[in-house]
Amino acid sequence: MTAIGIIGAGAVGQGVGALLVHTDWCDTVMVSSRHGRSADGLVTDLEDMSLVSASPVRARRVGLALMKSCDALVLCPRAAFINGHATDIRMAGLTANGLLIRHLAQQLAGFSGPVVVVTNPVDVMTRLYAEVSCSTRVWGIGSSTDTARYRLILARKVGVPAQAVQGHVIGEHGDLAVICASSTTVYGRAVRVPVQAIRAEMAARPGRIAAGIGRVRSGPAAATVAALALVLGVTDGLIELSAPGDNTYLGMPLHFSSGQPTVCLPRLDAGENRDLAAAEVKLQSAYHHLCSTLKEMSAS
Ligand SMILES: NC(=O)c1ccc[n+]([C@@H]2O[C@H](COP(=O)([O-])OP(=O)(O)OC[C@H]3O[C@@H](n4cnc5c(N)ncnc54)[C@H](O)[C@@H]3O)[C@@H](O)[C@H]2O)c1
Repeated sequence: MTAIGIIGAGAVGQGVGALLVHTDWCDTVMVSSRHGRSADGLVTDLEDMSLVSASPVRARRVGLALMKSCDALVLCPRAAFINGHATDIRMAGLTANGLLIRHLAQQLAGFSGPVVVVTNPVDVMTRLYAEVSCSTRVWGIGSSTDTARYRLILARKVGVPAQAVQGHVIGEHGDLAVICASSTTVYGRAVRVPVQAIRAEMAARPGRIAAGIGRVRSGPAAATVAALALVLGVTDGLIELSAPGDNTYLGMPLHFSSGQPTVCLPRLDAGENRDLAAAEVKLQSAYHHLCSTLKEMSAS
């Protein structure tokens, strides 16, 4: 059986914990947070859930050192900062979350199991964690939720179930997400995709969730648990995750078989190729900017 470590007991960590209690492949959820109080709260809540639902999954609060005994880790902490961005909202946490993720990567270096990063800006944080910890099994959550939103919005526009839509959103989990419209199909047939209208609706959804219930939680939590099952080899299948590309980490479809990923980039038209290249340049530049900021902060 399998122990999963959750670092960060906020909205996403709570959602991941609740879903793990209902899996048939996880037996222990270990929780650590900045304040022991929130980790204690989540563990107590998960204990109640396990008992009520007759789940054998046990929850424990642990320190960072014990996290290394887990089979896989989920990183979903968020540093305290005020997000003043009207656009590129996820990039607002670059430095504050960068400091936090670098610290975790230093503390957890040597952990050889898979790590799923959720903290935003997720493509940059995934790369930072991988490079500082020297771990090669690090993936970021973002593009799979974007893809689910894309399929849902397009399905509603065309009047079909979301399962009839096949298509991907790749690149940045952010303003430069690439909608792979040219390879999208509905019931196996090419379809005209109103890209701008869909992009606007995709961008509006997180704000609507936050305005209604405070924080975005269930979608990314489900994507995280689906990713854990794939990276641990519990199931085989396809998922869009942030992973190393030629120059930086960015979202792409990966097919996992026995825990081993293969990149399955869809056919892109010229415009989509340009958009993907732009996302890559942006993420690379954000990463370099973050590294020099962190270096300056360490020197002063
Ligand atoms: N990639 C995605 O698709 C996606 C989706 C939703 C949220 N997010 C991101 O995930 C992160 C978490 O979101 P949330 O809504 O759960 O935040 P939240 O504010 O609800 O919770 C954050 C938690 O992190 C904890 N924390 C802070 N510093 C820590 C540390 N050093 N070690 C351990 N825990 C620490 C806090 O105590 C808190 O419990 C954010 O960066 C958010 O932007 C990403």
